[in-house]
Amino acid sequence: MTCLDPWVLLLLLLLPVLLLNRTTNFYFKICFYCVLCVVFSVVACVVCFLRHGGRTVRNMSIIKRFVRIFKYFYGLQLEMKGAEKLHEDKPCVIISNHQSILDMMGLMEILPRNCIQIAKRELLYTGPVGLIMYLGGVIFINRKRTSTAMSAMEEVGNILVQKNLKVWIYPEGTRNGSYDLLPFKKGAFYLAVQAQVPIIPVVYSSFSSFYQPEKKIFTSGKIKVEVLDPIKTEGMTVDDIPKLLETCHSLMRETFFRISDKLNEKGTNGSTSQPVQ
Ligand SMILES: CCCCCCCC/C=C\CCCCCCCC(=O)SCCNC(=O)CCNC(=O)[C@H](O)C(C)(C)COP(=O)(O)OP(=O)(O)OC[C@H]1O[C@@H](n2cnc3c(N)ncnc32)[C@H](O)[C@@H]1OP(=O)(O)O
Ligand SMILES: CCCCCCCC/C=C\CCCCCCCC(=O)OC[C@@H](O)COP(=O)(O)O
Repeated sequence: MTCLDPWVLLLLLLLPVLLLNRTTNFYFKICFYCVLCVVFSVVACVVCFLRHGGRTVRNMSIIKRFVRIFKYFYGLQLEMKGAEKLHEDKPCVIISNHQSILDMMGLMEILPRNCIQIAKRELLYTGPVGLIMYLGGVIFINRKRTSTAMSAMEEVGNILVQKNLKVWIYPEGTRNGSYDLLPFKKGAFYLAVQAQVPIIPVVYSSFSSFYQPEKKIFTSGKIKVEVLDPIKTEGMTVDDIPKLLETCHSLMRETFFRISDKLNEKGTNGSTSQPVQ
């Protein structure tokens, strides 16, 4: 043990220097985020097992309590608007923009009760993080096999109304840190029309005012979250899906530009998405 002491001392001396340097500070914060996810997942897994004995959406209330602590480590403020629209005790499909792994903080801040999420299958294999997602009732889809992904989502559609569930989907289908929304995938809209439940769009402002991975910037900051009005799908058929998708996309895009930090307004002229400069 004693032979390690000079190294520990050196690390302690270097720590302030590492934290003051923008690049090392960035990597430190990202690594720390992963460490938090893993450590909290281990603890949360134990709590979930003891409380509910296995996989259930009710475990999300436990997971939420843990993830909600993260923002204090990062000096992040979340400003909510219209959150009450999510808490109506009715099934619905919630769609939101997906910028980064940091989204988990924003998700857990506003996640209503009885709300399952759709995630890519690869996340199941991230050790304790995968296990906590599994225990929380997350539905994993294989994006490489559209037909199996579609049938997994169809099953969700079958139980949504019956079990009075909500489902949270990132319709961009992948993380997108550019200053625009990607075109939407269609699964969420098929699901809402199939189950004849409303779609509630949720928009998170651009993280680029405090988080720019390309420039290794990660400071404290504010995330604005706006929950838009529910969009009814009653009476709609598969033929109405393209228009429904377009309506949701343009509403969310308008909101994204309105609530995002104007200082970083790149690519807002209606053209294709551009990376944050
Ligand atoms: C305690 C501490 C803990 C710390 C740790 C935190 C733990 C937190 C715990 C828990 C939080 C969990 C949160 C997880 C978050 C994860 C985020 C992600 O993983 S995002 C990636 C996955 N999400 C998606 O991909 C979106 C859903 N995707 C879709 O809906 C797609 O539409 C999909 C996969 C079904 C198909 O995708 P396609 O890439 O093939 O593209 P398309 O254009 O949508 O569809 C192709 C064709 O199929 C038809 N189609 C699609 N869906 C259909 C359907 N249901 N029925 C019939 N046709 C359908 C379409 O009409 C289209 O056909 P035509 O080209 O128009 O002819
Ligand atoms: C035994 C294996 C151990 C592996 C340990 C890995 C530890 C991982 C630790 C922390 C990761 C925190 C992940 C939090 C959840 C993030 C959800 C997320 O944002 O997933 C990305 C997904 O939306 C889209 O993925 P792509 O942009 O398409 O790619």
